[in-house]
Amino acid sequence: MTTAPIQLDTYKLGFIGAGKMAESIARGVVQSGVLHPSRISTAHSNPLRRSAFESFGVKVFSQNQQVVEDSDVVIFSVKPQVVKDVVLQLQPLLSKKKLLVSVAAGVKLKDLQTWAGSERFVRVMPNTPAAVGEAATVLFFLCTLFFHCACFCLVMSLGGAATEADGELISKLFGSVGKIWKADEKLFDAITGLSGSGPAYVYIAIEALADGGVAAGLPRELALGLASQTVLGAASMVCQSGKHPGQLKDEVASPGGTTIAGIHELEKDGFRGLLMNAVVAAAKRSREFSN
Ligand SMILES: NC(=O)C1=CN([C@@H]2O[C@H](COP(=O)(O)OP(=O)(O)OC[C@H]3O[C@@H](n4cnc5c(N)ncnc54)[C@H](OP(=O)(O)O)[C@@H]3O)[C@@H](O)[C@H]2O)C=CC1
Ligand SMILES: O=C(O)[C@@H]1CCC=N1
Repeated sequence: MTTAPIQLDTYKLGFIGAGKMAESIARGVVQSGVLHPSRISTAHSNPLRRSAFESFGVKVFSQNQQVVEDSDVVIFSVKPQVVKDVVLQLQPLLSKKKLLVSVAAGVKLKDLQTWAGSERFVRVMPNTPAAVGEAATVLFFLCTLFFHCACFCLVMSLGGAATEADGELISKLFGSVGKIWKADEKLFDAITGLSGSGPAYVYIAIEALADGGVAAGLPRELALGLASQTVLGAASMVCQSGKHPGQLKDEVASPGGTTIAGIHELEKDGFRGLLMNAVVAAAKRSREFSN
C-alpha cells in the first residue's frame, strides 16, 4: 500500500526552548523553504530571544503551553538538565496527535516517552550548522521487524505509536538543514561528542589557524578568511572526493616542503590525540545526562 508523500508545509513546528540550537534549526528550515516561518513557533520572555526569532518571522508566544497547542511537531530544545521537568509540565497536552522530538544530549528515548506519556517520540542529534543548511544530524529510530507479504519489512517504528510517516516527516525536516544519518541510540553519546559538539572544536581550529597566520605576519581579517575557507575546502574535499583524509593530506605534503614541517609540529604535540580526547570527553559528559 503506497502512502501519499509527506507535505512538510502542511505541518506546524514548535520549539520548547528558544536557544541556540532551536534558532539554528528554525533558521535552516526557513532558509530551505520547506516551511514558512509563520508555521513555526516558540516561547520566551526575554526580549533578545524573542526578537532573534521574530526577526525571521517565527511566532513567539509567552508560554510553552501555547507552543504545544499550536504545533503538530514539538521539538524539545531545552538543556538536558531541565528537559524532564519541562516534559512532565506539558504532559497533559502531549497527545498522540503531537509528534515529539528531543535534541537533548544524553536523555534517553525511553525516559522521554515515560515523562510524556506518549511513545510518539523521536531522538535527534543535530548541530548548529543547521542554520546554514550544513548540519550533521543523526536520527534514532526504533526499528521493528515485521513480516509483511511474506518478506521482511524493516519498519522505522519511531517508538511504539510513532509511524513510518513520522519517520519520513522527521527525515524531511532535518534533511532540509543538512545531511542525516540513522543510528542506534546506544551510539548517541559518541555521536553527540563528535558531531553535536564537533563544530566547536573546528571553530577553535579556525581561530588558532588564523592566529598562526597573524603570528606569521598576516592581517587578522585576511588570516581569518583564509583559515575559514581552508577548513571549508578541506571538509568539502573529504565529502566530495571520496578520498580518505590521510590520502588528501599526503597530496598536500610535498617531500621536504612546508606542509610536512607543519604536520611534524602537530604530531610532536599530539594533535590527533587531543582531538580524539575531546570527542571521548564530550561523549562521557553526554552519558552523565542520562538517568
Ligand atoms: N548548542 C548546540 O550546538 C547543540 C545543542 N543541543 C541540545 O539542544 C538543547 C538546547 O541547547 P542550546 O540551544 O545550546 O541551549 P540554550 O541555553 O541556548 O537554549 C536553551 C533555551 O531553553 C530555555 N529554557 C530554559 N528553561 C526553559 C523552560 N522551562 N521552558 C522553555 N524554555 C526554557 C533557555 O532560556 P534561558 O536562557 O532564559 O534559561 C534557553 O533559551 C540541549 O539539550 C542541547 O543538548 C544538541 C545539539 C547541538
Ligand atoms: O554542549 C552541549 O552540551 C550541547 C550538546 C551538543 C552540542 N552542544
